[in-house]
Amino acid sequence: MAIPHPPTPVLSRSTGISEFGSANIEIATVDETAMKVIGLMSGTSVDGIDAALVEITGTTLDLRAELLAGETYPYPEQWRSQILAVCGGAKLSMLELADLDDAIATCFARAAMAIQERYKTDVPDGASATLIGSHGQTVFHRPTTDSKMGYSLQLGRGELIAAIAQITTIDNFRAADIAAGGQGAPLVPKTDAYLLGDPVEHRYVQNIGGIGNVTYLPPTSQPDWEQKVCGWDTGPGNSLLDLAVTQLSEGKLTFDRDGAWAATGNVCEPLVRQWLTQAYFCTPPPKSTGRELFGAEYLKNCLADAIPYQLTPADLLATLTDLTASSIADSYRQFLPQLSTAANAKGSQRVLLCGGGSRNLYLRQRLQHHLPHTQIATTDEAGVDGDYKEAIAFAVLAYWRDRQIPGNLPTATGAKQPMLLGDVHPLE
Ligand SMILES: Nc1ncnc2c1ncn2[C@@H]1O[C@H](COP(=O)(O)OP(=O)(O)OP(=O)(O)O)[C@@H](O)[C@H]1O
Ligand SMILES: CC(=O)N[C@H]1[C@@H]2OC[C@@H](O2)[C@@H](O)[C@@H]1O[C@H](C)C(=O)O
Repeated sequence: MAIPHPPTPVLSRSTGISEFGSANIEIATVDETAMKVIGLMSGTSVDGIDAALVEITGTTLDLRAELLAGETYPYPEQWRSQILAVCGGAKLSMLELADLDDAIATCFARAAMAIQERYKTDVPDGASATLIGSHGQTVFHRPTTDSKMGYSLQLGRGELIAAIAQITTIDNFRAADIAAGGQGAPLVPKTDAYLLGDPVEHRYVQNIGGIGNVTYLPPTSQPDWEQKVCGWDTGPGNSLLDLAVTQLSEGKLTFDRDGAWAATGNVCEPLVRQWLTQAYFCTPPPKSTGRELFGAEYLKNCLADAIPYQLTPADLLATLTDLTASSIADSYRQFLPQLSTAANAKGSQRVLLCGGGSRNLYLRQRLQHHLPHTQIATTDEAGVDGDYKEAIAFAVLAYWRDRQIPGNLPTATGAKQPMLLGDVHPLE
């Protein structure tokens, strides 16, 4: 992994020999910042809770986050379908809301205890995590506009997670950024900057979950590189594709594994061009979105637009896959003048994919087609496990909160200032 700064050892022992060569002085330096933190995240696909037990050292430029154990714990089906229904606009009574909130918190707490247990089985004398950073489950996200403060609701209250897991828990990470005028999302750009920056490459860290989001990282050798880091939600990741696959397969499939189905179709380019004129894609950052926009209703409109073209199911999936790929590439071209289209630029600019969509081979092909002068790789190839990158980020955000270090990046969220993110729920 190319990190701009040397690793900070948790415990380093150095033997100093005096200039006369006789004295053997043992100096032990302990990194006081080392801490084990559990990060918990469930994203817009609602496919389960990602739990990452991470050892963190350093603060920002010297930040290190080593994944000690990572696992995804699926939601019990009853809760998954209720969450998806709520995300889709189903009405809930306040009592039902409270019960759902507690059910999610209980699942998150169990995930934290399970990952702790797994780590202890692998490393019996390893110290336990002392902090949880829990993103919770987004069930509603209304982006900030010029006239209205944003509203972002994550269920799975931290006080219940702390009580069940018996570990101090930090939650509600988006609220402080929204209070400062930001979108409350994306929040990963600052952790991406310190974990994935490279001295020579321009990097585009692209998550393709239900929704897509990018963090742009200039080479860390450039003066003021930190000020040039930015990010935004690029639009749909897999959300429309998953809905279409479920519909076209009459519920037999929930996603297009490896993009195999779409790969048998053809992209309807005029349709993609038409869809790209939608307001979200043309809006400059800072911007954020969710299933509220790129959900069932949006797909219904896409299907209506497709009628004149008489597409086969495979063509439709190829076209929706291309919408994800071309909306990503298009947003780089529109909003990142740093993106070079020179034929010889390929060695110096790299997209690092993460999230489930990085496994969709057809989607990767389409992205390469739209970004011919950019290398396409995964964050794993740069040292950060793409399946757990978001969970790791929330562990780091909790660690920063604990150390009074702001977690948001105003250039990504549009907040007026860097803010301490998260509500702390200590043990009683
Ligand atoms: N092998 C695969 N081939 C194609 N697509 C895949 C594959 N594995 C996972 N996916 C896609 O990835 C999605 C899940 O991605 P991920 O878990 O990163 O989303 P998320 O974290 O819930 O979303 P977000 O990042 O928006 O919060 C699945 O719904 C599916 O569409
Ligand atoms: C409101 C919300 O949950 N947003 C998610 C979602 O999933 C991807 C994208 O949209 C991103 O903006 C964000 O999550 C990541 C972890 C973030 O805040 O950086």
